[in-house]
Amino acid sequence: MSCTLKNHRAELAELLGPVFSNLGTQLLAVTSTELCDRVTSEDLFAALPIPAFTNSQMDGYAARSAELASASADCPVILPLGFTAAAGDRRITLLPGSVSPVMTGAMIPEGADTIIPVEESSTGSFPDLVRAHQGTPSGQATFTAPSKPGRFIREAGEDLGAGALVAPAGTRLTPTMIAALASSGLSEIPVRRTLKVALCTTGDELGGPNPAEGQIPDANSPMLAALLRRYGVDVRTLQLPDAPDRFAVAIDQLQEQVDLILTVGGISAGAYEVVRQALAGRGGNFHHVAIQPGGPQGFARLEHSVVLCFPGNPVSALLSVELFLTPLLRVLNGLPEPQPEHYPLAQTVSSPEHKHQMRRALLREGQVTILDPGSHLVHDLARADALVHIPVGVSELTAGQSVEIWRMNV
Ligand SMILES: Nc1nc2c(c(=O)[nH]1)N[C@H]1C(S)=C(S)[C@@H](COP(=O)(O)OP(=O)(O)OC[C@H]3O[C@@H](n4cnc5c(N)ncnc54)[C@H](O)[C@@H]3O)O[C@H]1N2
Ligand code: MOO
Repeated sequence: MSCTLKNHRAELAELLGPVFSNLGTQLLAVTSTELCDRVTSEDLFAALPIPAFTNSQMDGYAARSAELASASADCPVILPLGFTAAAGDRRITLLPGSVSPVMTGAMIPEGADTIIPVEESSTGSFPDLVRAHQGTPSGQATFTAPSKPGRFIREAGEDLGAGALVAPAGTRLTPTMIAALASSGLSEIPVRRTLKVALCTTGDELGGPNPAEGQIPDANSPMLAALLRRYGVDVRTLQLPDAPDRFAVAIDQLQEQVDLILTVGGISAGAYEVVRQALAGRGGNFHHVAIQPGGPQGFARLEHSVVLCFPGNPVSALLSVELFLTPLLRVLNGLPEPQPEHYPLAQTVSSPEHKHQMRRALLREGQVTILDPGSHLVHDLARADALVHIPVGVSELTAGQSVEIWRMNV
């Protein structure tokens, strides 16, 4: 049975919808290094305002602006020093007719309404200072200009008020959003649980890095595991036996352990298509999608999990994951869809009219050069800059014609 790209996409989206929506949540400490790129599962409201209290933006002197209103170079205002407030100190009181040295981040003393940076005082630096409970303050400071009310004062809650929404449910946590959550007094953050995936390769031809005759290194496991990690997937790679009955036992065990099983290879027209054979009695649904590469596709809905079956050629496997799975993972992770760009073709290319083709390409000096279509060319895949989609119904694109490209390998 043949199927359109659109229909197969819709089918997989429907299959994965419940898997993603039933993931559940977990709590992570706001200090956890696991938090970045996770997605919030609830609306999060500020326990504290940001800033948490009204504080000084400068190292300087806290004063009453009215007491400096007449200050000038010719007629300086000289005021005695009160206690000093450092960042982290409790709030002190500014006695009338005095100034209090304050450091950046310190609470604004009760009664003060302006900050004069220390370099604006006539000496330009602080004299010996005394903090509360350290003795009796002495010394004085001289000012030669007024300072407006509110100057260099950071108001409590001017960034975000207590009780305000910090991040709605579904927010992907960036380093800066983590700072906002921490600053708003939240210590435990509810996030969606990570998607657990078993990535299963198949084929007796898969050997290690020094393969025996007839064998090749496994390219799909490390490639797809790396890609899925980029989407925050908790991925486990396995090479399943190339025998349908043992493969089926392994799948039955895996479905209890993960949310989603991906298989790669073993689904086309050969005599030894282990995935197709093993899933035949388990609701396996295999068909040809009108795309190239990536034509052979399949899936199965098991009792406890879902299996997506991708073709084994590395280019086909990668593009299948990019077409059918990563768009859904982007939605799950609150990531934007990549946007296409437009560039002229360097050469004329033909395409099978009844298939949606995805061609790898180089983007050089503002032109797109289409690469060989072979779905086994792993190194060509690695050097490609872009993917050009040639839709069904188009049999030729001519040199100079503008095409839509999606960046790849970024
Ligand atoms: N008679 C037909 N033959 C094939 C058809 C077809 O329609 N009729 N489709 C071709 C297309 S298109 C593709 S794509 C492949 C898909 O085959 P399978 O999904 O069954 O995959 P395998 O046969 O297992 O492997 C295909 C190819 O990829 C290599 N491979 C597999 N796994 C890995 C891996 N982990 N790392 C690196 N390379 C891997 C494998 O050795 C094969 O060369 O079928 C075509 N045939
Ligand atoms: O469609 Mo296969 O996926 O070309 O190599």
